[in-house]
Amino acid sequence: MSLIPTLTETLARARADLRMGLPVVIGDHLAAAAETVTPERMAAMLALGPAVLALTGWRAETLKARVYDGDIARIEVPKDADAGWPLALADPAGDLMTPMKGPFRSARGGDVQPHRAAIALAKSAQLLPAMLMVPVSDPPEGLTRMAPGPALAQLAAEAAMAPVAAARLPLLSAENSKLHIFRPDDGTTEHYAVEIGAPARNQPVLARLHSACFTGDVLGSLKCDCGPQLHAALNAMGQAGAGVLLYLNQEGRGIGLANKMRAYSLQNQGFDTVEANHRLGFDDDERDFRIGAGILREMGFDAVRLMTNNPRKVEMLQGQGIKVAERVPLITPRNRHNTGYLDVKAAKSGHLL
Ligand SMILES: Nc1nc2c(ncn2[C@@H]2O[C@H](COP(=O)(O)OP(=O)(O)OP(=O)(O)O)[C@@H](O)[C@H]2O)c(=O)[nH]1
Ligand SMILES: [Zn+2]
Repeated sequence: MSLIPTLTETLARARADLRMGLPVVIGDHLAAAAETVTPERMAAMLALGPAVLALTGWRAETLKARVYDGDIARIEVPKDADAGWPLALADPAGDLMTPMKGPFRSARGGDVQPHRAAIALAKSAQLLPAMLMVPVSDPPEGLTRMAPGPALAQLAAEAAMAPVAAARLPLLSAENSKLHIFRPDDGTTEHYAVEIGAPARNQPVLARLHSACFTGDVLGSLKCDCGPQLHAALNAMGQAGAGVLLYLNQEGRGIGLANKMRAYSLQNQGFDTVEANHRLGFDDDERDFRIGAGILREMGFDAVRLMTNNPRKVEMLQGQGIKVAERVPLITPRNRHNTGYLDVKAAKSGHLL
């Protein structure tokens, strides 16, 4: 077997590079994350030629900048832009304080594949989707390199889930429980499965696909319904004597905890949960719903009684070949902090609440 990194391994390195503030080479462009690039690196990049800031259509719309390529906008970086410029465009924190950041000039024509791949990479690194990019003919040695088309295809591919370890873990809700750890083969974060009792593999298992919510699950935040849903699901499985709860590390509907806190700041300014994601440049829901199906398959389950209020989870599982024999509603009490959030989930995201 060759010792040269595969594209998957290269992408895992690239995520780490971007988080550290190091540019990567995507086709014939240098690309650095607006959120992490240092003033020195930015100056070195601008010295190479005309730079653009690649943004998503959502973020560009908030900034009132022209979008010529559907999902991607390229804003020309002024020659005298200082180090704060990319972050000010990327991060909506200051939007209300300094609403008029423009006018902006958007680049038009040419190939946007490198920009699209750069944005996909930023999202997979859970950074703000905003990338400083400059064409480069002879990139410096030592930078991580990839071709945009294959990188995009690989970032969109489904990761295989390998079981790593499992052990008995008695729970308050169910003494006879086991925790399984699954590791994706693309270098992204691990996910967990709580197996309660010994559910039969030849009939639909009571199941929950729970996306991580540090604030709700661990801290008991009143802003969402996650913590109560987690415990209600475990209790129901404990009472039934069997079930499987997947704890998927897709914090903040896939945008990561730092971005979720940015979204919460926007919500404090009056935007709802969906608007906040858009103003940050994200889609409403950035989760890869294939992960849960992959883990269920790996555990030998092909049919579930799914505890959820989210019809997309049902559709996704069925699309991935897992039969949803029944949707089991998981309604938890409202409070004055989460009632608006739940209304928005029902109105905009189709949740059955
Ligand atoms: N971006 C963002 N994420 C949030 C917000 N509030 C909660 N979340 C995240 O939303 C996700 C909720 O996950 P789930 O409860 O599994 O899924 P769901 O789509 O609500 O569907 P159900 O199965 O009905 O609960 C978690 O990843 C939370 O961290 C928010 O305001 N913004
Ligand atoms: Zn939550």
